[in-house]
Amino acid sequence: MSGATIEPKGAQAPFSTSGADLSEVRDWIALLKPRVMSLVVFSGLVGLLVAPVSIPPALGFAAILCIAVAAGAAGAINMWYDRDIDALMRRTARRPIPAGRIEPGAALGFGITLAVASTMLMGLATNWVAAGWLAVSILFYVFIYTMWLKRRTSQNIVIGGAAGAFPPIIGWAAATGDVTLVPWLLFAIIFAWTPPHFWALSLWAHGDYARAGVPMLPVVAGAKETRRQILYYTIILAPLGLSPWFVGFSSPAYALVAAGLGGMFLMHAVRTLREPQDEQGRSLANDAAARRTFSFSLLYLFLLFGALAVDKLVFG
Ligand code: HEM
Ligand SMILES: CC(C)=CCC/C(C)=C/CC/C(C)=C/COP(=O)(O)OP(=O)(O)O
Repeated sequence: MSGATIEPKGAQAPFSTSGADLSEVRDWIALLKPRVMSLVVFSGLVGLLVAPVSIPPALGFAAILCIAVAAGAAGAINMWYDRDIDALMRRTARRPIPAGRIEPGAALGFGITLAVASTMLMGLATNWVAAGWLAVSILFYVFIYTMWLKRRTSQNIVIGGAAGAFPPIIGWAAATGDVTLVPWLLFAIIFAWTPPHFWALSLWAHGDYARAGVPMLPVVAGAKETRRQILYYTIILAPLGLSPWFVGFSSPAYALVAAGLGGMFLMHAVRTLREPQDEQGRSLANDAAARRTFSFSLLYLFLLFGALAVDKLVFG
C-alpha cells in the first residue's frame, strides 16, 4: 500500500510540489483529530478560566496549546494502533494511515514526539501537577481505552471515556497547581456525558463497528438496550450539570442554564428511546432522533461549560 503514490521529488514542478505539500500537511493535521480536539481544548480552557488563581496570559496560552497538542498526539497514536480496524470502517477508511498516505511508523513517531513535547512544555511553562495529569490523559486514551478496552468490552467508552474528561482538571491544575472538588465535578460531567455522546453516534455507525469486530454497545447488546443506556446516563448527567451550583461555586443563573440544557438533553434521549423502530430497536427513520441527540451532545457541553465560564466572569 505504501509508496504507491510517492513520486520522485525532482520530477515534480514547483506548483505541484506545493500542492502535494499542502495535502501532506492536511494529512498530518488529520492525524491530530482536530474536530474532536476543539471541544477538548474548550473544556480545558474553561477549567483554566474558572480556577481561583489566574496566570499570565502567555502561560495560559501555552497550557491550552499543550492540551491541544497532547490530545492530537493521543489521536495520532490511536490512529497508528487502530489502522487495521480503521481500514474496515467506512467512516475512517479514508484516514491517512489506512489510505496509505502516511506510514504507520511515522505516525507513531509523530504522536510520541508531540506527547513528550507537550507534557514537558506543560511542566516547564506551568507546573508538574498539570503536566502529570496531561500525561495521565494521554496514557489513559492510548493504553486503557485504545489498546485495552476498545476491542474487548462494550463498556469501553464508559471507562475509557475518562481520558477525554481530564482537560478541565488539567486546565485548573495549570492555573492553581492543585486539583480540588470543582475540577473533579467538571471531570464527572464529561465522564457521564461521554456515553450518550458516543452511543447516539454508534446507533447509526453500528454497521461499521460490527464489520471491524469492535464490541460497541449496539453491536453487543442491541439498539434497544443502547437507547435505554443513553437515557440512564443522561438521567445521571442532567443533575450533575447543576453540581457546580450545589457546591456553591456557581450562581443560580448558571443553575438555570444547566437545568434547561439538562432538560433538553433528557428530551432528546427520550425521543431517541421512542423513535420509530423495529423489534430489535433499529430505527425506521434513518436514526433521525439519534443524530439529533449526538449533535445536541456537542452543543450541550459547549453551552454548559461556556455558561460556567461566563458565570464566573460576571458573578465572580
Ligand atoms: C471514549 C470517548 C469518546 C468516543 C468513543 C468518541 C467518539 C466520537 C466519534 C466516533 C465521533 C465522530 C467522528 C469523528 O469526528 O471522529 C465523535 C465526534 C466528536 N466528539 Fe467524541 N468521542 C468520545 C469522547 C469525546 C470527548 C471527551 C469529547 C470532548 C470533550 C469529544 C468531542 C467530540 C466532538 C467535538 C466531535 C465532533 C467532531 C466533528 O465535528 O465531526 N468526544 N466522537
Ligand atoms: C488532553 C488529552 C490528552 C485528551 C485525549 C483524550 C481524547 C482526545 C479524548 C477524546 C476521545 C475520543 C476522540 C475518542 C474517539 O474514539 P475512537 O478513538 O474509538 O474513535 P475513532 O473510531 O474515530 O478512531
